Amino acid sequence: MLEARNLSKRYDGASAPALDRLNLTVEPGEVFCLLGPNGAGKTTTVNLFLGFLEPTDGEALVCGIDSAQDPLGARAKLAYIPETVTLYGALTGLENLAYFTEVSGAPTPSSELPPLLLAAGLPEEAATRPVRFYSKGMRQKVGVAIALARRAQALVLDEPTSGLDPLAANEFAALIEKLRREGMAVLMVTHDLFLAKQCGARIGIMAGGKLATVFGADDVDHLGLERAYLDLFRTGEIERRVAGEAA
Ligand SMILES: Nc1ncnc2c1ncn2[C@@H]1O[C@H](COP(=O)(O)OP(=O)(O)OP(=O)(O)O)[C@@H](O)[C@H]1O
Repeated sequence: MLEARNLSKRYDGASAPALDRLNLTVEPGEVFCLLGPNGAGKTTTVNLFLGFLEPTDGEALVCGIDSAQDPLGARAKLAYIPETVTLYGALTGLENLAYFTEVSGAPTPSSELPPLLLAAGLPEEAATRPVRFYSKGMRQKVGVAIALARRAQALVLDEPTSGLDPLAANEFAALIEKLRREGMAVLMVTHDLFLAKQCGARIGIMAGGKLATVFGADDVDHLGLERAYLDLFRTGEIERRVAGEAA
């Protein structure tokens, strides 16, 4: 489970907080998508969960562990997939998976690793090819396989499908849905409304460091979500929500 409690961050010298009293819970088996314009505070939120930043106030909890107090403990429960998964180009997919699993300290035996690459949607022959020959979508799938091998209970993603073609993005969304069904708590930052709708059980829109509103994915269709998002900003409703009590 991922939980933000009054989570706040003001960078040194900044006139306003980048994140202002965020309250958010992502339950096991739930996907929460965070949307919002550039500078809304999404990546700050991710970095606070990862323990890369210290909050000015409040807490970021991963399975009950405070990321600021015990970043290693929190990260042991948490997998992270950034916009581009960093892998060793000279190593094969399987070797990368084995390496990152070992350094994470996860007890997954090496015999269990090849099926995880398949479960992440990589073709069998890819496992033994150096990843410098992989497409971006294939690299992101290795990231998913690493999350599976680490037996992470929560997953944080920051723009994971940026630069993927629609087919690859669609496959990635299906993978996230699979992880959700297996009980993972997933927090995904994205600018892709279509992806958010596709995998988001709940969709939150941030602005000015606050969670301005939350939609249930079932409450809006794809076009409805785009319209609702644009209307929030075009009508000034977002400022009213941010100025008042946010969602
Ligand atoms: N290291 C930093 N030092 C100072 N200010 C920062 C730092 N990182 C981010 N900020 C500021 O904090 C605010 C929130 O930034 P953040 O990167 O969290 O936004 P974001 O929603 O992820 O944006 P994007 O969609 O562009 O990635 C912005 O005003 C940004 O300029």
